[in-house]
Amino acid sequence: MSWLVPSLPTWARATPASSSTTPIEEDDVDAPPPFPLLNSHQRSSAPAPSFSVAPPSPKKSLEDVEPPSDLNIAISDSPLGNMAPPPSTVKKPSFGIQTGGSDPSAQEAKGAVKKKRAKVALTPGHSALDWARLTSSGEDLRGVSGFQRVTMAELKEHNTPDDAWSAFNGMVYNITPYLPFHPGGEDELMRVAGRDGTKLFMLTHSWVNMDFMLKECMVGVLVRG
Ligand code: HEM
Repeated sequence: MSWLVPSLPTWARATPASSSTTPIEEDDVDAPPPFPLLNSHQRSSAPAPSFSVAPPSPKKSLEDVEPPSDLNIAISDSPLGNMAPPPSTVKKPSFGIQTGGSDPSAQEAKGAVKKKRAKVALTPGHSALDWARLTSSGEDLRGVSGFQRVTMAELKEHNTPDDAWSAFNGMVYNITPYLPFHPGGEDELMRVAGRDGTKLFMLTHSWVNMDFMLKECMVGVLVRG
């Protein structure tokens, strides 16, 4: 069969053994990615491939780069290689060395930077689930006989906890029944009593589905006047 070889183009003349070990040229845009990837877990646990040119040792390159001291990276020599279980998340004693990683004082400092949560402890029977139950109970939470056209002047009169209305997105709601259920507290919610609360609501928690939560408290529509 050797008579075939000279008629083949030069790229086809390589023997199968040499073609399987020839590294893929980087400028070959159609070259498929090596699979498994040279640095994959699969490869590291499989028998070492027979490269004519030894591939770069991942361990050596890791040694070249000094890992940050607080990353808790374990470079293992175990036969499992990279398949070894991840390092334990149990806190190590800090021995007074402040790394900024798992150190509790550093965590506290981070917490101080984060925006403080302003949720309040709700009294028993005033959870979100309790509110859902109340709104689906059929109890009147509007306090009005029918759908109202509410002027700004009228809205302003409803500004006490026992009789609090607020406008959101052009609709007026009786917020009195919701006051003890509000996770942000009654005082926060009372800030919008007797006025348009859309802006403050959106600034505080635009993700809250207020229309749905207060649909049984709807009094009417806000009109000019
Ligand atoms: C009537 C309309 C409102 C409804 C239905 C409502 C509902 C809620 C809900 C469901 C939460 C819990 C949010 C969460 O866990 O992510 C919450 C939290 C809160 N709400 Fe409201 N809210 C209303 C109006 C307001 C207004 C006008 C204020 C004014 C400042 C306010 C201030 C807060 C605050 C400070 C929190 C705690 C935020 C946090 O978890 O950090 N809410 N509200």
